[in-house]
Amino acid sequence: MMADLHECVSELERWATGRAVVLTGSGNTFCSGGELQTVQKILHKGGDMCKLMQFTTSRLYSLPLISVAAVNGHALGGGAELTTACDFRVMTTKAKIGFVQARMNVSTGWGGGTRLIGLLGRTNALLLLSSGQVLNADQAKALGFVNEVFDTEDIASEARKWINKTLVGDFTVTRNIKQMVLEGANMEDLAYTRERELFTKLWGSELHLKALNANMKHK
Ligand SMILES: CC[C@H](C(=O)O)C(=O)SCCNC(=O)CCNC(=O)[C@H](O)C(C)(C)COP(=O)(O)OP(=O)(O)OC[C@H]1O[C@@H](n2cnc3c(N)ncnc32)[C@H](O)[C@@H]1OP(=O)(O)O
Repeated sequence: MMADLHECVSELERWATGRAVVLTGSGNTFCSGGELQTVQKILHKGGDMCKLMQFTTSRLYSLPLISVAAVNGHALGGGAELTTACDFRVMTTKAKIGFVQARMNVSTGWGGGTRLIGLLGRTNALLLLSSGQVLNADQAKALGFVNEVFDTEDIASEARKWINKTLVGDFTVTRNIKQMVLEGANMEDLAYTRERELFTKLWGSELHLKALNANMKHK
């Protein structure tokens, strides 16, 4: 699966006229995480596995397309991480999503923990990751983790319909917007630096001192 996903992402990167992509699972599972038998065999290679999956999932996350995870069944562990590498998530009423890594006495490694903080904020991310809670559709929707819930056996086609009715404009516009949002999100480091610089300009200035000396009360 890891190698196949890597190949698919490479193909999508070459798709110059694409607008959107839907990621779903086969049968009644979206992705139940690391294959437990394989995990036993690569216990000394956790870092290598993470490197590969972080590389693949961050490329998926950065595609110039709108990506939707159509969660058709369980998305557990690495499977839950995979859903965070998409721009949007939709799920069936019966599907379940759980960052169950802590139950296995590990933490996230495929980049999903970092992306979850961006998606839900620090408090909710910490709660989900440290509790290993498995969310049903209502809970995932209430948290804002999924965008839509559909009562269907064919979530991939619901996802396609949802994309088609949601996205407007030419495909070049969608790709431009995605690029802008990606670059905007990457500006966070720069924003911190600018915030510090701007603060320093005022800190200790005449105006600041005047306010301090006035012994203001903020009632
Ligand atoms: C960074 C990644 C991280 C890590 O690996 O460290 C993780 O991903 S941690 C999370 C690892 N995944 C799990 O712990 C999931 C374990 N599986 C389950 O909880 C259930 O199987 C479930 C909920 C996915 C499906 O339950 P259901 O009752 O519907 O079916 P079965 O349990 O009978 O499962 C069918 C069949 O699939 C096999 N299976 C399911 N998940 C895995 C897996 N992760 N690795 C290997 N095999 C898996 C299960 O053993 C059954 O096989 P069978 O031969 O039919 O008995």
